[in-house]
Amino acid sequence: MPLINVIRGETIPVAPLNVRTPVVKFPIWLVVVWEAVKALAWLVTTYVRHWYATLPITAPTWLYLAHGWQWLAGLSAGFAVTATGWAFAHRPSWLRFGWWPILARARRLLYSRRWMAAMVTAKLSISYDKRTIIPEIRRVRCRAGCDEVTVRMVTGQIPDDFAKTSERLAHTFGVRQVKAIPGPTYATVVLVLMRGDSLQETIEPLPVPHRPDFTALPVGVQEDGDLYRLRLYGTQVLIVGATGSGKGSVIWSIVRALAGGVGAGLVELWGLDPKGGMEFGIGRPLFARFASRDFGEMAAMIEQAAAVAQERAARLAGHTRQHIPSPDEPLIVLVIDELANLTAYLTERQLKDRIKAALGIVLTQGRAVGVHVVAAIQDPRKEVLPARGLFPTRIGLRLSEPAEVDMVLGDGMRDRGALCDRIPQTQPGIGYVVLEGDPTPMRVRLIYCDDDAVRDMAHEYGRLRVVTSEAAGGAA
Ligand SMILES: Nc1ncnc2c1ncn2[C@@H]1O[C@H](COP(=O)(O)OP(=O)(O)OP(=O)(O)O)[C@@H](O)[C@H]1O
Repeated sequence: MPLINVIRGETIPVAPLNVRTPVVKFPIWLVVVWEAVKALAWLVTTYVRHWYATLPITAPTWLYLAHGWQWLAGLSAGFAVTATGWAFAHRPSWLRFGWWPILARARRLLYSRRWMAAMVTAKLSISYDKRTIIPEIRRVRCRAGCDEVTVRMVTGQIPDDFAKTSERLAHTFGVRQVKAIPGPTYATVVLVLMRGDSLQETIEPLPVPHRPDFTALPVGVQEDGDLYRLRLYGTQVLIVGATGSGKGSVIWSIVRALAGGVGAGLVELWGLDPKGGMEFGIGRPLFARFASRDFGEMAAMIEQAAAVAQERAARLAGHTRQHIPSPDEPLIVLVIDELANLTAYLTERQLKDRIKAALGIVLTQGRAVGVHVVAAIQDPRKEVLPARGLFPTRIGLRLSEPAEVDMVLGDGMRDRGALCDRIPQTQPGIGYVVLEGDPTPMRVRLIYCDDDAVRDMAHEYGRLRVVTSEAAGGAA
């Protein structure tokens, strides 16, 4: 036992004045009246505040008592006809102003019922001064396939505390996934509870934009129902996914979004297919330059891209901060399938060093001058792709291990809901991306172009009409 107890810290000083609440005795009738007034006020407030539940009960009851069942039946029928008519006549406004607000009220009751247990078991309650304080539900909104619950956090909590327990919350509330995003004020967090799965079905190819918008290429669908638009200007794109995860479909969806530009001469696709032309051969006419077997040729192509990037950078310096593509000076996109074959698995040391050096130049200097890289890889580790950090835009498809998610999308992204390692093998083309201005990852599904769609696209937009049989690799 210690001789002296030393407790470090600041002691709250005792106030010089201590007052006690005075005890005043009231007559019993006054207490009864006061309590009755309080109960009445509580009843009225509850009735008004929960009008969506109280009104549908009291109004028909009053109608029935005052006018009989005929009136009640007439009103119910009128209500049903109006609601059905509205739903058929203008579905968006019916959903927005009719159905979803009603559903949100009902769901709020559902969430409130389980809220306390959910917060305590997820360790989101705080014990302070012998009391347990839990976050508070502020608002519930329903949207297609998901509910948004705005929560007032307990002092000291941050949105990441909720993100870390998102899987636990998903199971507690019986939904597919929960995402925690910072709320409209600093003290709030929005929990997005995903109910359905809008990405279950394969996404058909989207129409090819006549003139591509390089800041927003339509390549897939987001789980909130919006189109997923990829920004190419100012960035380099890395697609990471295990075998069969749909890396090919991401590449083809980007190529499809650029195909209009290829046809117009604004875009030049340079294809590097180290797997012998298996992936890109079928769309060969779309590629202005193509290498599939000779690694020396691939190294030379990347070096030429690096030279173009350096020449443009030197020429445009001081004139503009973003190169604008034209038929004279098109946007060059190096499309590389299985980049690891060029950076890690290549046995020829000299060739590997040349590729590494040239790729570094393209990735760092090409972004602003219209020389871009869209590359796919299976293994995101630094040993396999040392230049991983030079790809600002990364798409994470199905990955083998949880640790790979943060390697691809950034620190903490798995905690924030990017469950790439949980994507089933039966759902190729699904992945997670980090959108501009959104700290949480977005689940997306890329469009799927089958062989016929690629062939048609190559036929319509490909500029290379005469193809040698070796280079064509099966092109129509
Ligand atoms: N977006 C998608 N939607 C639906 N199905 C898809 C999609 N993408 C790919 N698939 C299916 O998954 C299969 C594998 O896709 P893909 O070849 O693109 O994967 P990958 O990651 O490139 O594989 P690998 O690493 O072996 O080349 C395809 O044959 C196709 O049937």
